[in-house]
Amino acid sequence: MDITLKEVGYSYGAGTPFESRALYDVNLAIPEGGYTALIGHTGSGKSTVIQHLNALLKPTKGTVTIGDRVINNKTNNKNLKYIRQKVGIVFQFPESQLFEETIAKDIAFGPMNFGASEEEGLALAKETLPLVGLDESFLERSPFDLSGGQMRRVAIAGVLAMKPEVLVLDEPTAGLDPAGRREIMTMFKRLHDEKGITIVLVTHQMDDVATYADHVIIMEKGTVVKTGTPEEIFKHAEWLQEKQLGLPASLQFLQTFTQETGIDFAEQHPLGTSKLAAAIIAKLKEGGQDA
Ligand SMILES: Nc1ncnc2c1ncn2[C@@H]1O[C@H](COP(=O)(O)OP(=O)(O)OP(=O)(O)O)[C@@H](O)[C@H]1O
Repeated sequence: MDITLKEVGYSYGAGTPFESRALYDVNLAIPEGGYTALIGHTGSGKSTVIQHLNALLKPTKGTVTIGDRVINNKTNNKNLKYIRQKVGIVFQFPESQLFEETIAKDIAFGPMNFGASEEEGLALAKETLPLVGLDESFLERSPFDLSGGQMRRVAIAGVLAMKPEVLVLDEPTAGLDPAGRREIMTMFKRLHDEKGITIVLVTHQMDDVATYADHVIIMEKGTVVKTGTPEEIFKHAEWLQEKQLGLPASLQFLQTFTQETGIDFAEQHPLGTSKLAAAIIAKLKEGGQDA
């Protein structure tokens, strides 16, 4: 399902003395089947935007369209169950929300909360665990006996067990070592490629943007300031540097890429953007980064 935000404004504590405006006239589109990266500095509004993608927050102003459902500030909470199931959010450090005595029960918690029987919930846990690279032997173990990376996988499995069509990831690799980060990012790439899950990735890692995303949205001070494919965005290397959006590794990569291939990102390339993107990804793979 496509998701669009039209003229969305959001204020925390609207109508109270503590009212604080977080979003101003946000217009953006998350295409079905795409891999969208949402980037921007701390406080630019990324977390506030992603909570609109499954109506955890309702816009103070404007509309959010999720598939065929339209959400505005008058939408009744009763209509939101369908959306919450279709759009799953993996929040930062999701392992902090594990609480059941077994991994099976933890994964089954979401589906059961949405009406699945215990038996159905446990069957879903069994079915989902391999998607995060853990085998059935983990089902009856305590989530608290696992490593940090494994706990994160279990928490992600809890979201996947709801069979979402859209998966929203808020800095999913924060706090993991480089190997753990690569494993988790490769896992999401597989879910995207093999299950057709639409991905929205909030990240500060520009290399992940270059490697995985096909659409980029940049936020600043509560609004969207640029959108495009990674190669369109990277063409504005100086602008990105000026905004201190954490380019270095990617910029270095692009410079090397230009030197080696003669393809100049500052110019429109006759190959067209998709072939150029494929070339970028192939190059990143050569450099030892999983795509
Ligand atoms: N619960 C809240 N109550 C009041 N203000 C909030 C709340 N959550 C966020 N804000 C404010 O809204 C603005 C946008 O914050 P948001 O968390 O969406 O940004 P972000 O880009 O996700 O930042 P980060 O990268 O740190 O997660 C900030 O000014 C922030 O202080």
